[in-house]
Formats: sequence, structure tokens, C-alpha cells
Amino acid sequence: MNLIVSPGAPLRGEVRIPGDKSISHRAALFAALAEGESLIENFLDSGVTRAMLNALTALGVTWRLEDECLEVRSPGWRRWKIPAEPLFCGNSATTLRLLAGALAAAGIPAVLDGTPGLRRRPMERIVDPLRAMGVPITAAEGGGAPLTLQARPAESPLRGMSHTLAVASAQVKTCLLLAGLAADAPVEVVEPTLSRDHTERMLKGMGVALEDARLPGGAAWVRLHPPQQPLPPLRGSIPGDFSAAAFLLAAASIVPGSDVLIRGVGLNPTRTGLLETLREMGARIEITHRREVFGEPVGDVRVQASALRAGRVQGERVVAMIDEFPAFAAAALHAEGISTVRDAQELRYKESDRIAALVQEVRRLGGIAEEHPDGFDLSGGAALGGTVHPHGDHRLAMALAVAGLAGVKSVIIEQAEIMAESFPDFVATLQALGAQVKVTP
Ligand SMILES: O=C(O)C1=C[C@@H](OP(=O)(O)O)[C@@H](O)[C@H](O)C1
Ligand SMILES: C=C(OP(=O)(O)O)C(=O)O
Repeated sequence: MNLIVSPGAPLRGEVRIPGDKSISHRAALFAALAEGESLIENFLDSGVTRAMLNALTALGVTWRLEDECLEVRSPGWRRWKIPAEPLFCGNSATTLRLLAGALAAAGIPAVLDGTPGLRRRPMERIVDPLRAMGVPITAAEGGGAPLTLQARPAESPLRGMSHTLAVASAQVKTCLLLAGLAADAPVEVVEPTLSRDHTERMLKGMGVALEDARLPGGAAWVRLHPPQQPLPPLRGSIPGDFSAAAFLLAAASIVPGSDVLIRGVGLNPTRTGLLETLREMGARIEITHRREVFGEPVGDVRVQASALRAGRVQGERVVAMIDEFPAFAAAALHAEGISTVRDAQELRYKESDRIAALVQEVRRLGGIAEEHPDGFDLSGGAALGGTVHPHGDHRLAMALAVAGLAGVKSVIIEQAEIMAESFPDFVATLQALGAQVKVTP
């Protein structure tokens, strides 16, 4: 499918966004780890979360998803069934890395695999520390998926340990903490900067003894004490996905005359780096009705169009906006001056190499972009238009659409169906706000 974006029409009105992708993944998996019936509302129904749910079916967990309400019934992780086939994680590293930790605890044999794109993503960052805990896991040649877990006898627990991550990663942190459910001693993870802490919040909410702290210099430390009791079922409503809202924040900031209100947006500070960055660039963003939902901060976010200045992102901020660089780029293309990103080499290991792919597609639109080993420079103000390709990356597809909303000529995004991986209603949401976007086969 092609998405055709015509520039100019202001975005106005009030919208809902889908449930948070990271929290939805965790809610589904943690409900499956728990014993009993869980009920989760505002669950993100999308490509990546369906991959997680299908994997859970293969483990003997039953679930029903209707109108974003997910019911999960599980015997608990100690009674998961051995999957008959490899567990297919699609394009989603979150699905694969979180499942690897949970399966390590369960001690059952399984193979975790995914698309060619997922097979290219680095897995030694989980395989090495899992092996150090005593998990019988191996990667394919080259260190990536498929990952193979052998059976581990029930009477041999995993070893507790302390592991320091070279790069902050919530997926790796979560994987190791979940493996720690079956350890004989606490598991500790230290990250150079605090990555999204949804796992910590949700496990604490389930009564797991978990301590966490910031260390001098900004590093983050977390310790899980293996619970002796089964995990209790989950109940809660997933906050709106800040990473989906990010595209609307960028779009409404750059399209003159826009005024958009997004209700129920997750505002966990480990996720909202783009909000700070856009504000530094001169964006008009107001937050009201702050509250807590499912252990997470949430608020209503209003954004109005404004003239943006170039932004500069580096250091700790990178982690708090790790998924928002495509949306940032869309805004930067319409800001005055040269925006820069550094210390963000990790972007090369996402659904696409988000540094190389962004620079390439921006140039195809007629923009000026420069690639650096750990980031990029983007000049604002070029007259954009043309046909682009999202490199199989949902966020790149949506960012290119947003860039086109404030362009000069139309932008056509090929293979735009990839957007449904995380934001199935992206096009309908833009249309409801008055944007001129249409889909052709
Ligand atoms: O834990 C999670 O839910 C996620 C963590 C991040 O990945 P890393 O942990 O690899 O940084 C992020 O990019 C991804 O979209 C979701
Ligand atoms: C990087 C992302 O997801 P994942 O790592 O789960 O593939 C993303 O959604 O931007």
C-alpha cells in the first residue's frame, strides 16, 4: 500500500492514541507468567503485540482480545507447555528479548525466531548474560536469532548475578530480570542511564520484591529478589503510547494553524525526552489533567503550531527518546537551522538502521542530511516532496508522512502498511484531524 500525503491542511481536534506498545508487551507476558485470570484494558492491538500473544498461545496460555480489552488465563510460568514450533516474533525485538528471559526462567526448550530484519538485530547482549546465569541458550552464527533454549531440569535453579550493560536497554534489563524469577539469589542489572522502567513498575505492582536506585554519575541499578510465591494476575488499563503521540506532537508543531489535544498519554519520564527536545525547539505543548494509571504517569497533551528552531540531542537525552528520532527528524526538517543528533549509535540496531535510512530518505525528499557514526545533521526549511521507502520500519514510515504534511509537494510513502506494527489507526487519526492523507493499493 502507498500512503499519499498532501501538505498544508492544519491538524485540529481531539484524538485518542493506541495503548503503549512497551507496556502492552509486558502486560501480556507478565499476565502469562502469573497464575490465574488477568484483565487488561486499552491493550495495543497491532502487529508486534499479536506476535507476543501468538507466542503465548504456543506456551499453553489462553487469551481473548476484543475492543482493546485483553483477557489472559494462565497456569503460571512453572506450568507452561513446551512449544511445538519455533516461536515467531515477527519484526519485534521486544517480543523476542522479553520472551527469552521468561523462557529462561521456565526452563523449557524453545526456539525464538523472526523476520530477516529481526535476525539481523544483536542478541549477544542477552545471550551472554543469560549463559552466565546458567541458561542453556545459543544464538545463530553471527550472534542473532534464531535463539535456541535447551530444557533445564526443574531442580537446577539459575544463578543470581550482577550484570552491567554497556548500553542502556530496557529489553535486556527486562530479559535478565525475568530470568531472575527462577534464580537462586537476587539478579542485579546496572545501566549507564535509566532506560524505560515499565518492567520495574509493573513487577512491583505484582508484589515482586524489587529495589532500584540511581547511582552517582547517573547510572541506574535494579535488583530483583526471586519470588517464592506464584505471581498474581494483573488488572489495569494501558496508558496511551507516547511514542505514537510523538508523531502528532511533531505534526501539529510544524503544520501552521494546528491545534491538537491528545488525551491519556503516558508521560513516564524515561520516555518523554522528545517533549523536552521539542520544547527547547520552541514547540507549544501544554500538559493538563496529570494522573496515575496502572502505576504510570499519564496526562492530556495539547500541542499548537509554532515556529521551531533547530534542536540538538546528545548524552542522556538519547535514551529517553530512543524511539522518537524519526519523529524528531520530521520536526527538524521544518525547523530553522541545522539540527544535530550525537551519541545515538544504538539507532543503527532498530527495525532499520535509523541513521542511514533516515538520511537516505530525507535526501530522496529533497532535504539536506549528513550521516555521522553516532547520529545525523538535518537542515530545516528545504522544499520537500517525492517518493520514499520506509525500509520495513514503522516509525520511519510515520515520520516521513509527518514530514510531508508540512512539505511543498506531495510525499508518497511506499509499503506504508508497516505502520500497523505499532499504530494501526495512524492514517485514520490524521484524517480525523483534517490532514490530507490517503491510501492507495
Ligand atoms: O523494552 C521495550 O519495550 C523497548 C525498549 C527499547 O529498545 P532497547 O531496549 O533495545 O533500547 C525500544 O527501542 C523498544 O521500542 C521498546
Ligand atoms: C525499536 C522498536 O521496537 P523493537 O525493538 O521491539 O523492534 C520500536 O518500536 O521503535
